[in-house]
Amino acid sequence: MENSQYAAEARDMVKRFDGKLAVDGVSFSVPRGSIFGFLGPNGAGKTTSLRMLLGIIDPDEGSRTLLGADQPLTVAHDVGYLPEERGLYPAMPAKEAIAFMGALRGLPLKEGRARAVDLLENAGLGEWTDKPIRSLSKGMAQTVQLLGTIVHGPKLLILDEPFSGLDAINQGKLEDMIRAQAEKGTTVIFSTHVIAHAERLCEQVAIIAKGKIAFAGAVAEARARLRPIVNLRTRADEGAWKEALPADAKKVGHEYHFELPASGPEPLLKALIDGGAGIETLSIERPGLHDAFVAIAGEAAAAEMEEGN
Ligand SMILES: Nc1ncnc2c1ncn2[C@@H]1O[C@H](COP(=O)(O)OP(=O)(O)OP(=O)(O)O)[C@@H](O)[C@H]1O
Repeated sequence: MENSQYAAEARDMVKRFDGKLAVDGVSFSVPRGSIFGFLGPNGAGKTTSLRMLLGIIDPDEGSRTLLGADQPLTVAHDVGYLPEERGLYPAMPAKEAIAFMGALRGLPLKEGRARAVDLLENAGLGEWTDKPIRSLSKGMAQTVQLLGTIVHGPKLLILDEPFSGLDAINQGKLEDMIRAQAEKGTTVIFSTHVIAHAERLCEQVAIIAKGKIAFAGAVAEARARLRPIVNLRTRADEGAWKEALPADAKKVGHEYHFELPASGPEPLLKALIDGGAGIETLSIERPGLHDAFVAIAGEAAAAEMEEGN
């Protein structure tokens, strides 16, 4: 099964804690080589789903495959995992911490140390190679932990809320690192409650809310569920052109906002011109992932997503 086209597949996974449903029939497929975003507010069931994929816990019902294997732990050497709870041994030098994490995934320590030196150098942390973790800033320590998840050259990288706790500069560096991994052919799954990260990085997403998948598939497909939005400002106040606007068009100041009618932009433009609207400004915007998220998971889940980083 090693040649499965999916790096990870979840089928109807269910998990209860003390009788309470945490994950309620979750299914999604992660194509090999993709960057896959797992989006949802806090408590939605992201961590529990990722732990089940990894084989840290078993689903009560349903199944999963990781790199084609039914028993995820049998492919642990090909997987890298950044848990939500971060932590390294404070007294360990940065290089040793990375080599140690690699060793846990089967990489000989000597090779791990050599790779760690290069990885730290490339991450701009060359001077910290032999410094103990406790002397690093929180952001640097998190970078070291990330390097420890890739040092053994995994085929699949699973990162649980990797952007949390990083400042904007380090978030940008992490995005670059994720892209670099994907370019090498590594599949990357990351969870987030910040839509913008997924929007910039992913072609594929799963949206989870209250333990259920609200959407799984291509970002483009999520967006395509929404019509483009028209923003229109006219010189004329009244006229035959107004008949071309949908009944639910919103007027804010001198501007109208409405969904592009199903007939598309041409009939609308023609009606505006023939009807003497006097177009002052006009834009037609494709909805972003955020709008799609609101439409799919609801306002309440979207509002929770915006909190914190
Ligand atoms: N070991 C556990 N024992 C009891 N309840 C748990 C356990 N792990 C998770 N839960 C509960 O399951 C639900 C889903 O939690 P989970 O951590 O998977 O969500 P999440 O989307 O990753 O959110 P967060 O980012 O806040 O961790 C929550 O209600 C949580 O309290």
